[in-house]
Amino acid sequence: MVKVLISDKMSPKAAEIFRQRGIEVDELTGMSPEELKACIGNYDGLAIRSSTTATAEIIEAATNLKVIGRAGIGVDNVDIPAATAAGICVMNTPFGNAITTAEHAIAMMFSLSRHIPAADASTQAGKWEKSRFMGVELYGKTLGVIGCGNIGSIVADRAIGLKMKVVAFDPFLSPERAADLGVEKVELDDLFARADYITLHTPITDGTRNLINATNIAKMKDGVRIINCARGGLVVEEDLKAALESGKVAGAAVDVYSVEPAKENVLFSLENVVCTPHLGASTTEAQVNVAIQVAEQMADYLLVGSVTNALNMPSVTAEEAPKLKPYMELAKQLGSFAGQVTESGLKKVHVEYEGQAAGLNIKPLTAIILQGLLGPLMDSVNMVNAPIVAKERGIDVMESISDKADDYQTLIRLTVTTEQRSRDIAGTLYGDKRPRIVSIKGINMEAELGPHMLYVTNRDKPGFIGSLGSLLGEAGVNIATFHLGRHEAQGEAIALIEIDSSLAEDTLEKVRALPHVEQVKPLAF
Ligand SMILES: NC(=O)C1=CN([C@@H]2O[C@H](COP(=O)(O)OP(=O)(O)OC[C@H]3O[C@@H](n4cnc5c(N)ncnc54)[C@H](O)[C@@H]3O)[C@@H](O)[C@H]2O)C=CC1
Ligand SMILES: O=C(O)CCC(=O)C(=O)O
Repeated sequence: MVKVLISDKMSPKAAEIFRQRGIEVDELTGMSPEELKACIGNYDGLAIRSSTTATAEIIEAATNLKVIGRAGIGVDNVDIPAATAAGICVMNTPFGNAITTAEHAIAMMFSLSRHIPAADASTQAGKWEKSRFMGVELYGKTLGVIGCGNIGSIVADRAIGLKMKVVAFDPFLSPERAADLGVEKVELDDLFARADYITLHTPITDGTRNLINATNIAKMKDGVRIINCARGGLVVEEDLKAALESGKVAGAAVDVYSVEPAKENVLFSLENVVCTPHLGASTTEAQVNVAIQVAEQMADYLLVGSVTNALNMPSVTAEEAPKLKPYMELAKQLGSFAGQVTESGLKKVHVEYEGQAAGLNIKPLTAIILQGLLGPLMDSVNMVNAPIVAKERGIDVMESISDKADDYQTLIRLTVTTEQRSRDIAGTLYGDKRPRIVSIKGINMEAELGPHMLYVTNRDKPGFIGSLGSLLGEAGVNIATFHLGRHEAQGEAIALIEIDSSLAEDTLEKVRALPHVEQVKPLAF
């Protein structure tokens, strides 16, 4: 039975959905990394929020794991290269908590402007300090949004509703999108020079880490206010502290920290700082959204093979999955066939999708061809890591599509170029949706592949079929199907034979010794 571990606090909806889909669930929150490492080998799926860190060490111990689902957006707590190398699909829920997080950023901006947290504490302490908490209006102020994706654009929309002027820096924001949003797209230094408030909404990457540092703070307006509801690592906290103390920065609202959980932090206890404990996504609505989404996505992947919101593999919708299924089988067979007969270094792989196959989502098909192709050459290769493995090995992968498939309604042709030669193999599906190999090295045939196959190339000479049949019969090997093809009479020929059991090495040697035989390969599918 498929088993999933939920290792962070999550809406009960997630476990409910897993169980409804027939998946066994354990909810073990608050585990130490050692405890997680000890049990992760039992699970096919791991559902997390931000408390669990899926390190390379945990992933190495996750010998059965197929998917890590992040109920949220940021995946900086998952070692994606390690997961990819291990063939584990990593998915997130990119929209479920975006509104909630944007609302938190707006709430933080109000809190800063009107000193709400400090005024609340003072008032409840009976101090009535009306003059201490003089605020500033948001109306007419300029908000600088750094990172104008899902959350940043919702923040911009809400800020425009508050009659703020919004300028945005985001290298991937198109002028058309900026115009639609009603924001002015600017360069970063321009944003620093003009913004009264700066709000951060980028992921943490090499390009964004430590973005708010002493040098950049110096470029900002005196009295600027900074809101960070994205990731702690975007800010050099010591530099921000110094700027808050000098008055250069009038206030900061911080939801996320360089180290979490932030039991202590240099920004704590400063008068003009508002802090929350990574609450950006913490609303009932958002948590239900992300829990439902992550459980549905993970269950679909584990049970149906559909892929939604994956960060390290191509998407396959639930509607596409059943349509793709027989093609996946065909693609895997083609890749595996080519992989098993390839004896020298792979250089180039060209996959041509013809006829109906050209209309499909071909990315997962190419990925599974690569899995089949590389599988016989290396361990632990699957659809997730095969494209990366191919790239790392310098294998040039090309795809092409064509509406026409000559004699077939649908066809996939795989051409593999090695250091020594090019070889192609093509297959189709008929009405029964069972994969058929229809051509090998340009030689037409029609073969279904079984678990044990024998691939023989030979010169087309009289008596060959009889002597091969007798030899196999004498060895007690039953022939299930026998397919033949040749270029021309007496020319190069291929025999593809399905046998009921694998061949012993000495029988193989005898087949190789038959007259006119050029190559003999036992193949397993
Ligand atoms: N506090 C919290 O609880 C939450 C925090 N987050 C954080 O918010 C971040 C943003 O989330 P979304 O808006 O959904 O992501 P998104 O991917 O939709 O948007 C991020 C934007 O940042 C832009 N970007 C990338 N590099 C940049 C750079 N160097 N400078 C400027 N812009 C850059 C991208 O082009 C993209 O438009 C997440 O990565 C996550 O870390 C998300 C949800 C909750
Ligand atoms: O799950 C949470 O509370 C944090 C959400 C978050 O940071 C994210 O979705 O990136």
